[in-house]
Amino acid sequence: MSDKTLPDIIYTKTDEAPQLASASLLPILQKFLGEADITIGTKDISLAGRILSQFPENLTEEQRVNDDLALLGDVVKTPDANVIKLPNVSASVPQLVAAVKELQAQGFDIPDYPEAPQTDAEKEARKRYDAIKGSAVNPVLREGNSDRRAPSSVKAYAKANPHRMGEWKSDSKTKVSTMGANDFFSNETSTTLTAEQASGSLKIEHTAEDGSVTVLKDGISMPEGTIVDATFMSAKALKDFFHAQIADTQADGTLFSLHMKATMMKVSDPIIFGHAVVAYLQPVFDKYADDFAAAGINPNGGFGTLFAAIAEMENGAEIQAEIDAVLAERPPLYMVNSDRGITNLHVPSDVIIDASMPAVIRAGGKGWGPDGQEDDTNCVIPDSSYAPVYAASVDFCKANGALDPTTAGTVQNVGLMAQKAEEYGSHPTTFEIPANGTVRVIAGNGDVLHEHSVEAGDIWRMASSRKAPIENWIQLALDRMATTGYETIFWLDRNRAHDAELLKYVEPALEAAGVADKVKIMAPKEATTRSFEVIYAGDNTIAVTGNVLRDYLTDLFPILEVGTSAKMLSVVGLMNGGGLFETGAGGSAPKHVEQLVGENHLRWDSLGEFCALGESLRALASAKANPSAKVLGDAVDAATEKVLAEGRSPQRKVGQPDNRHSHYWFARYWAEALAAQDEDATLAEKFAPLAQALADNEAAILAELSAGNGQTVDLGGYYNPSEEKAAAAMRPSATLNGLIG
Ligand SMILES: NC(=O)C1=CN([C@@H]2O[C@H](COP(=O)(O)OP(=O)(O)OC[C@H]3O[C@@H](n4cnc5c(N)ncnc54)[C@H](OP(=O)(O)O)[C@@H]3O)[C@@H](O)[C@H]2O)C=CC1
Ligand SMILES: O=C(O)CCC(=O)C(=O)O
Ligand SMILES: [Mg+2]
Repeated sequence: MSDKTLPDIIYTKTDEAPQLASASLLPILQKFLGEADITIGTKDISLAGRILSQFPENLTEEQRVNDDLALLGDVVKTPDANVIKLPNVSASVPQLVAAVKELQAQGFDIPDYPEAPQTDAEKEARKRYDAIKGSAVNPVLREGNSDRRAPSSVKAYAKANPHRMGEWKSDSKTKVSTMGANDFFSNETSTTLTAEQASGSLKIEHTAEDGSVTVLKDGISMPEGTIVDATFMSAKALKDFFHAQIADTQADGTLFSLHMKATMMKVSDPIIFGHAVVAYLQPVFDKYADDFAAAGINPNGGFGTLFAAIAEMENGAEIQAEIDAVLAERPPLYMVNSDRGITNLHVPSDVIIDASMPAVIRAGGKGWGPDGQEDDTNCVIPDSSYAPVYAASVDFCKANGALDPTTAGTVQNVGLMAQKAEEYGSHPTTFEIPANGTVRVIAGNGDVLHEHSVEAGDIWRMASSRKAPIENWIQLALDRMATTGYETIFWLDRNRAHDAELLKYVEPALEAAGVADKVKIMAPKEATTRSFEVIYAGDNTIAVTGNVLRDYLTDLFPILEVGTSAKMLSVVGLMNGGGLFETGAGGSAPKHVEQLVGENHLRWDSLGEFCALGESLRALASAKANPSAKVLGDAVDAATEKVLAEGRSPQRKVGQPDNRHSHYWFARYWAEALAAQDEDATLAEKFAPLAQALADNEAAILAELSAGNGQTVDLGGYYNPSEEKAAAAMRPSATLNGLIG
C-alpha cells in the first residue's frame, strides 16, 4: 500500500492499561521522532472503536469511526508495514455487553447485543458483534510468524534483581487434570491437501441419523499443501469429566480451578466453560430446567450473568438460595477476587490459561481461595493437547523446587502463527453439533478428507495451516538457531495427527539444511521437562512451536524467568516484508486500571513498548534507508537498558514511582543517549538541550507527576475513556509537558 496519508510508524490505540500508558508515552515518541522527521500516528483497534466502526448507520457524522482494523489488515500485507501493536481486549460476551452499555450511555445509538436474535435486524447485529467478539484483532494483524524472547538486558536485570517466587513443596497437592480421551487431542485427524483436492473449495457437511444433510460451511478455499485438521470434543465425555473432577477435588481438599482460553478460542471455549458452570450447579440446573429455558438463560456467560438473570426472575430468591446451598457442598472455587466474591466461574474471560497457569506455578502451586487464603489447586484443563505441558511443569517444580531467577537460563520461542494457523484460526469452522450423525469435510474434487461420528452437543472443529507460513516458520527457527547456537527443539508429537503432517515439512527441511542431527523433535510433555532441565542448569533453548504453545510458553517461561511477560521482545516479521512489533507478550492488565481509578497509580510497565520501538525504528532505518531512524532506535535500547539498570521501572504501590515516572526517565535517558552519540551530529545537537532541560527540571517534574497520588481518577469511561481526561490524568506535569510539547 502506498498510502501517503499513513505515518511511517503506526502505533495502535487499544484498551485498558496499555491505552492509559500511551496517553503519556505517545507524546514523547512524537516529539523525539519528529526531530528526525519520522512520523508516528495512531490507528484505533480498541474494543470501543471496533464496535463503533461496525454501526455507521446508527451514528451521527461526528460520531462515526473508521474501520481501522480492516485498514491495518491491508497494511500488514504490504512491504512498508511498520506497526507497533499494543495488547487489546479480546472480549468475552460479558465484556462486549458492558462495552455496548457504556457506549449507549455516552450517547451512541448502537443496538444491544442480542443474546437470542429473532428479527432480521437482531440477526444482523449479532453477526457484526460476533465478528468483534473474542480474539478478533491479533489473527488479522499477524501476517507473519512470531519471534518472542527476553532481551538480554532484561535477563541480566532479573538475575541481579530476582522477583519473588513461591516455594514449591514436594507434597504439594496441586495437579493438572485433563480428559485424555474423547477430546480434541484424541479425536484429531489430519491431512495435507493435494493439488486436485485444493482445486475447488472445501465444504463441511453434517448428516443426521435420519439422513438429512446440513451444510455447515462451504466455499472454503485453501491452497495445495495446506494441512487440514478436524476433530471434536464429546459433550458427554466433557460433562462426565467435570463431574469426576468436582468429586476428585473434593476428595483432595483443594481448590477447583478451570483454565482455558474463552477469548482466543471464542467459539469452543465459552461452550466448554458453560458445561463447567452447569456441572458445578447441576442440581439447580436440573430442578429449574423449565424456568431457565423460559428465561433464556445461557450458562456460557458464567455465574455473573446467570446470577443477574436469576435476580430478575419471580422465584429468583428461591433459586439463588438453592445455588448457595449447592455451592456450600462443592469444593471451594479458585477465586479471581475473593474480596468481591468473584470466582473462576463468574466470567469466562477472567481466567485465561496463558496468564493463569504461570501465576499458579510461579506461586509454588497456589491459587486464591474464597477465604482470601492461598491453597493448592486442581488445575482442570479439559483438552489434553497442551495440558501435559503444565502437568510436566508442575511435576518438575515439585521434584526440583521453584526456579531460581538468579541463575536460570532462558526459553525463547519461534511460533507458527501466520495466516491464522492451527487452532487459533478455527473459529469460522467450529460448530456445536445440533444432532447425532456424521460430519464430513469434502474437498473440491469430492474426496472425503475427514469423517467423524458425532452426537448432539459435541464441539467439532476444523483448523488449517498453510504451506508458506510453515516454511517461513521453519526458516525463522533455523535462523534463530544459527544466530544463538542454542539447543533448538521442535515441540511436535509424532503421535498427534496434526503434528505428524507438520513433520512432513519439518524433517525434510532440517535434512536439507544439514541440521537434522542437531535439532531435537520432542512431544510437548518431554520438551517441557527438557526445557526446564536446560534453564535450571543455566543454559538456553529455543522452543519451536505451533500457535497455541507460542501463546502459552511466552507467558509461562518469561513469568518464571523474569517475573512478567511484559518485558518481552515480540517481533512478527511479516510474510510480505515489513514488521509488526508487539509490545510484550501479555495482555491489557485490567487490574491496573482499577488501581489508577482508585488511587491514581498506574503500575503498567512500558518496557515492552520500549523494546518494540527500538526494533520498529531499526526496521524503518533499513526499509527506508533512514540512518537517523537507526540512531534513534539504538538510543532507545540504551535508554531501556538504563531504565532497568537504574531501577526506574514502575513499582506496584501508590506513592512509589509509577508508569508516568518511568516515561520521564525513559525520555531523559533517550535524550542523553542521543546527545552523546556521534553517528548523527545534527540529532546530537538537537537533543543536547532537551537532555539538559530534563535533568535540570528533575525535581519539579517528579513532584508534579506524584502530586495526585492517592486520589480517585475520573476517566469518563472504561472502554471508551475521554481522551482529554486520560491525558489530564496521565500527563500531570506541566514542566514535562512544556519540554515535550
Ligand atoms: N496481545 C494481546 O492483544 C493480548 C491481549 N490479552 C487481553 O488482555 C486482557 C487481560 O488478560 P489477562 O489474561 O488477565 O492477562 P494480562 O497480561 O493483562 O494480566 C496478567 C497480569 O500480568 C501482569 N502484567 C501484564 N502486563 C503487564 C505490564 N505491561 N506491566 C506490568 N504488569 C503486567 C499483571 O500482573 P500484576 O498483578 O503483577 O500487575 C496482570 O494483572 C484480556 O482482555 C485479554 O483478552 C491477553 C493477552 C495478550
Ligand atoms: O489475541 C488474544 O486474545 C491473546 C493473544 C495472546 O495471548 C498472545 O499472543 O500471547
Ligand atoms: Mg498470550
